[in-house]
Amino acid sequence: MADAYFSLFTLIVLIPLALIAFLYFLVRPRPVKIPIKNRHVFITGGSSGIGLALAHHAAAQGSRVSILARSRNKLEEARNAVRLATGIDVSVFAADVRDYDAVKRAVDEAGPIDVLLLNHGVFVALELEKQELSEVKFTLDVNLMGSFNLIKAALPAMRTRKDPQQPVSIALVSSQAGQVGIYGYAAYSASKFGLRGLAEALQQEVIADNIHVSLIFPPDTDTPGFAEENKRKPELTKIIASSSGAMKPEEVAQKTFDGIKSGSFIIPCNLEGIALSLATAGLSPQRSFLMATVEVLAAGILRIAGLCFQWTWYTSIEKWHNQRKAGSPQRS
Ligand SMILES: NC(=O)C1=CN([C@@H]2O[C@H](COP(=O)(O)OP(=O)(O)OC[C@H]3O[C@@H](n4cnc5c(N)ncnc54)[C@H](OP(=O)(O)O)[C@@H]3O)[C@@H](O)[C@H]2O)C=CC1
Ligand SMILES: CCCCCCCCCCCCCCCC(=O)[C@@H](N)CO
Repeated sequence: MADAYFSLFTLIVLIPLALIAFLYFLVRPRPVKIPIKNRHVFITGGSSGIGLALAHHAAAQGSRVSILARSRNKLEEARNAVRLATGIDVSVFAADVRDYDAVKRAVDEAGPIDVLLLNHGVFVALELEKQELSEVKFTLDVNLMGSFNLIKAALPAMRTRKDPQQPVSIALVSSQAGQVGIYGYAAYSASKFGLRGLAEALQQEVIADNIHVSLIFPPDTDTPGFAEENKRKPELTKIIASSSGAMKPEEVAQKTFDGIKSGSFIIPCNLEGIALSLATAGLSPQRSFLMATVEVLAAGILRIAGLCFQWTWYTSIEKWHNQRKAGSPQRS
C-alpha cells in the first residue's frame, strides 16, 4: 500500500517538479523585461485598426510614438485622434512598406527605434483558384517583403544604439492564420507563416545585441480592414475562423504590449490563441520555464484537440460541398 502511494506521489508531484526544475535551467534565451515608457515605439500600419490601437496604447504609456502607412490623410486623422485622447503628438511617415528607399528615409528621419512594431498587413480571403497571382504577390510583397524592408532599414541603428544594456524589441504582427492554414487564406497564411521563419532565424542573429523578437497572433479583430475583408469572404473561411472568438483592437493592443514588455517570443491574444500556441509550439524559443512546462505536459492532449478541430473543419467543408451539390440543378 505504502509503495503504491509512493509511486503515485512520484508520478504526480516529483516528476513534474523535476521537470520544472530542469526547464528552469534549460530555457533559452533567458527571460527579459522590455520597458516602453520614454522609449521610441515605431508602428507600421499605425493609422488604422490594430496599429492605431497600438499607437494609442503606447502614447498613453508614455512612449514616443511614430507611425508609418501609405495614406497621408489616414495618418493625419490618426495623429489627431491620438492627440485628442492622450495629448501626445505622434510622428507620422507616409511610405509604402514595399518601397525600401522610402522606408529607409522614414526610419532614418524618425531616429533610433527601441520597439519596432511591424503591424502593416493586407488580407483578402479568397480561394486560390479564384485569386489572381498578382494579388498573391501583392500579399507576399506587403506582409512579408515589407517586413524585411523595415527590419533591414531599422536594424543597423538598433544594433549600434547608445545604450546596449537596454533591451530593445522587434515585434511582428502575424495572425492565428499564421499558426494554422485556413481555407481562403493560401496567400495570407503563407505570408504570415513566413514571418515566423523570419522571426525564429532573426532572434538567433540579434540576441547578442540584446534585441528581442516577438510574434503576435491575433484572431479575427474588429478593424476597418476586417470589415472590408468581410464584404466578400468565402462562407467556409467564416465558419472555420469562427473556431476562435473575435476581439477588439484595443484588447489586441493590450496583449501585444504585455507580451513585448515581458519579452515573450510567441504572443497569443485570446484563450483559443493560447491553446493554438501550445499546440504549435514547435521549435520556437521559450523564455518562460512555466510556459515550457505547460507546453511539455500539454503536448499530447493538445495534439488530440487539434485533430478534433481538423475533424470539425473537414466535416464543415464536406457538408458545404454536399449542400452545393444538392442545391444545384441536376444534370441529365
Ligand atoms: N483584423 C483582423 O481580423 C486581423 C488582423 N491581423 C493583422 O493585423 C495587422 C493589422 O490589421 P488591421 O488593423 O485589421 O488592418 P487595417 O486594414 O485596418 O489597417 C492596416 C494598416 O496597414 C497599413 N498598410 C497597408 N498596406 C501598407 C503598405 N503597403 N505600406 C504601408 N502601410 C500599409 C494601412 O494604411 P494604408 O492603407 O494607408 O497604407 C493601415 O494603417 C495586419 O498585419 C493583419 O494581417 C491579424 C489577425 C486578425
Ligand atoms: C488545440 C488547438 C486549438 C485551436 C483553436 C483554433 C482556432 C483557429 C482559428 C483560426 C482563425 C484565423 C483567423 C484569421 C484572422 C485574420 O488574420 C483575418 N481576419 C485577416 O485579418
